[in-house]
Amino acid sequence: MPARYSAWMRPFPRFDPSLLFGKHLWRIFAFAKPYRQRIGLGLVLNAFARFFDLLPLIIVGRVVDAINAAVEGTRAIAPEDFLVYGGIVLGTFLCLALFQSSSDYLLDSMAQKVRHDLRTKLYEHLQTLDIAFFEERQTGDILAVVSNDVDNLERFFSDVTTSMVRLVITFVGTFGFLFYLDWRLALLLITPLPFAFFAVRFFATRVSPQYRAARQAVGSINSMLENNIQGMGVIQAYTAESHQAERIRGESANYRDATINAAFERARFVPLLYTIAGFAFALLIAGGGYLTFAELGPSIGDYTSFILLAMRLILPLFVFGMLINQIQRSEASARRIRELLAQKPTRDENPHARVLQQAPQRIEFENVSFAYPGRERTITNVTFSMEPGQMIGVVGPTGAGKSTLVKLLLRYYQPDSGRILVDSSPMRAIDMESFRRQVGYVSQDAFLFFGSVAENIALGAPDSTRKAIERAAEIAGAHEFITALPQGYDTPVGERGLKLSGGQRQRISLARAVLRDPPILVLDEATSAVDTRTEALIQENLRAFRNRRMTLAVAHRLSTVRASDSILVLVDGVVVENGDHESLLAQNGAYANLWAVQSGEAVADDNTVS
Ligand SMILES: Nc1ncnc2c1ncn2[C@@H]1O[C@H](COP(=O)(O)OP(=O)(O)OP(=O)(O)O)[C@@H](O)[C@H]1O
Repeated sequence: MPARYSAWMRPFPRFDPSLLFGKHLWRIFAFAKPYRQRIGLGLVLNAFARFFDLLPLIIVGRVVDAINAAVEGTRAIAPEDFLVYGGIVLGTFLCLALFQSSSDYLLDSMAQKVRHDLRTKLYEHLQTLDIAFFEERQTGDILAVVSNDVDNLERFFSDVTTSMVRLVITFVGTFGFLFYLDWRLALLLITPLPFAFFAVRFFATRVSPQYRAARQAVGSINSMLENNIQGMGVIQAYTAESHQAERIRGESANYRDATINAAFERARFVPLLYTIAGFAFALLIAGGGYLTFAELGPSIGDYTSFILLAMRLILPLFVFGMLINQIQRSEASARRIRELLAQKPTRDENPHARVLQQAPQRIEFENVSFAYPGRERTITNVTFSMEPGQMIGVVGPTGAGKSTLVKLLLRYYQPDSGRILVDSSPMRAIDMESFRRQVGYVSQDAFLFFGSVAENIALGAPDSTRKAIERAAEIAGAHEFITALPQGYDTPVGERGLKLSGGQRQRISLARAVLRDPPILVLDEATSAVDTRTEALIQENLRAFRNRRMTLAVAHRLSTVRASDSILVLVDGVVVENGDHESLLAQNGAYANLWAVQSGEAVADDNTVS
């Protein structure tokens, strides 16, 4: 096709709603799609409400004309007529109340539903992300998106959309009627309005970066507050209050400044709108007054209705200003929500991954090396294997890479080179969830969730009977202290519940892993916070439990892993020694040295305990 025709053939450019709402906000509308019918009905009812909202203003004009006619003697008016007018106005108000409240309810409930969907979708999405994402991002920042930004959008859907609809209907309805009453007056009123649109556009481009900055500042201040509140004990112990207050002040000031900048833009915008509205009104009063007086146009009643309706138009103009403001704010929130939703797990999911149907019989680390993104190598050429009934201990100085080894096994991260094999298949060829279902993991921080002790133990096996939960707690050496708690297994724990000691929390975590009855047990400093005697008891209980399982146990305390079939001594990510306790002692190397030091400590420890 010749080039000069192709321009004609191009489809007419479609209206792009993202110009009005912003790219991100417009995409978020997808979340409202399931509630199309509710929205449609809400809009129709709103249109009815607007009709009954404006009707009394027109009736006022009729009354004025009727009185005027009676005064001039051109038409008689009976006293009952006023009752009729009053009755009609009352009727319109009742209709307005009915339509408005039903419309508000429909659109409000839609906004609540969208908020619920958005929040749960975000949370579920968060659960799919790599641990690396949570290790790199501030919790408070993520929280600000899932909480504040989602709330912002709820306000957008409930307030902004309803106000927008109200505004458009009032605007179109009123102008339509004004044109019908007297097109010249309507034209007078409409002339200055294009200026208002330019003002709004100018404002929108100026204020949106300010809101974006404000949303970011909310995330930072939330992160810092959360962090400091959690560490309040440390702050007070180090009398760091004034320094920390200064940091909070600085972060809060960033937020304050961003919002003040936005307020400044708003403050420049509102007088502009007032001026434009003033011109419109002045033209109407002067022009309309003259036309009515000179009997060149509307009746006095129509002129009255005209002014009342025009006043109704001025208000939406300001509402529009406010709406643009809120839309910009919501756009910043929508952007952050979409950025979070756009985060994809970095682990490469294999669509042909094999689902593990039964307990693995062998796990091998084959020359595994790994570095955290942007960091130096943490693990270098680590090789070992585990089979059911075997326990592999991992010891080494702090920062040697012991927990990293666990993270690689749990597939939080992928090795950079080398392979992890499960029953001779590369880990990547195995469905991740099915692999994790085989694992009972006790992490270093022994995390407890909101809920009872029993619920915490049953995290990985929620359908367990109370008996099974108690049995697991017994193996983990936790039953005794749990029964001594105020409500036993039903005692609430977690952040808002009862405070437990580090050792107690560890034992609950261990019970959680035991209850899962996992073929693979991964213990990362699982008993580091309990005293050596209690630990010995737990080890004794675990011995039978470990029988048919493979266990990977990380510990600083060598007595914890003494019974291992093989102990890896990790130094700077390299396995420097490998063997069982006796053979490592015989080697007289790093392990033997550590043992000499720690067994001396253990004797001293025992003496103080007894
Ligand atoms: N998420 C991470 N991102 C970047 N570097 C990390 C991350 N986690 C750990 N590291 C670094 O990797 C190294 C090994 O850490 P790792 O937690 O595996 O050591 P560890 O032997 O378990 O130490 P500890 O005995 O103190 O628990 C450390 O230098 C640590 O700073």
